[in-house]
Amino acid sequence: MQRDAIYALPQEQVVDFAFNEAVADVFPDMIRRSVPGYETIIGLLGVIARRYAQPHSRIYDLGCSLGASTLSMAAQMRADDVRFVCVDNSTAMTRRCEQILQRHLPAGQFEVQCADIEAIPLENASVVVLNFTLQFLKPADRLAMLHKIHAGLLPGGVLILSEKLQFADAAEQTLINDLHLEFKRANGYSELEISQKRSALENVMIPDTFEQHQARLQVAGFAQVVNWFQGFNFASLLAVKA
Ligand SMILES: Nc1ncnc2c1ncn2[C@@H]1O[C@H](C[S@+](CC[C@H]([NH3+])C(=O)[O-])CC(=O)[O-])[C@@H](O)[C@H]1O
Ligand SMILES: O=C(O)C(=O)Cc1ccccc1
Repeated sequence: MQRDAIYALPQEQVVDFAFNEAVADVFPDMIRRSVPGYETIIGLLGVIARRYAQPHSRIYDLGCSLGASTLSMAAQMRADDVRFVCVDNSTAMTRRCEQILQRHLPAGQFEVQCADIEAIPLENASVVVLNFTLQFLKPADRLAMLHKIHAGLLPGGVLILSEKLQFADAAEQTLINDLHLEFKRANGYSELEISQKRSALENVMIPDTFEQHQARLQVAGFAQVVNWFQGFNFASLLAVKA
């Protein structure tokens, strides 16, 4: 695995974060060292998919990056005739994702699409995964995305939504954010790397509070919303369609 050193050297001007070739090359290392609980979430969302997958349905992995969620779900799948639809709008990610999935899954069991998840049709879905992807959509576009997912899900289908959280209470925000910074330091990131990446993400990744997610999922039509995992400010929600 290639080590993430993208923000290791001082940059005159830190440009907005993009999922380009350089990021794709180091992505597994970057996300593991940046997101507390990432590997646990990947493993457990496979268990959730195993529970909710319906035969002859589709499983969507939206913002799939290198396909980690799909690999976990496929390895634990029991339902017959399930097709994985993996979508990402970064060609650097989808080219690598296609190669990785080819090595692990039968050709007929998956497709990888390079597209904006806001533009693709969604149908016959039993499970939809948004693993740290919704936070990259413009806030004004997020409700429409959830409406589309709800409409494309079968009765009893689920959305697994993982996100970085923000906290309405200033003291809680400071405390939890400090713990996330400590996690990054513990994983070998320097103060320079941490601060340059924070600038790069500032206009690109805009987190919501748990309450905003819960309210929005309810407006989109989901009957039940449960926070099933949290590591500091990184959480995963399960939203069930009645
Ligand atoms: N509008 C969009 N349309 C399609 N893709 C998008 C869009 N916006 C962002 N992306 C894609 O969403 C992914 C977010 S990373 C997901 C990790 C993965 N789920 C994992 O479980 O390993 C999370 C992170 O890096 O924090 C990137 O690959 C973007 O190209
Ligand atoms: O690095 C961070 O601070 C994050 O919030 C998570 C992240 C992980 C990988 C790419 C972009 C953002």
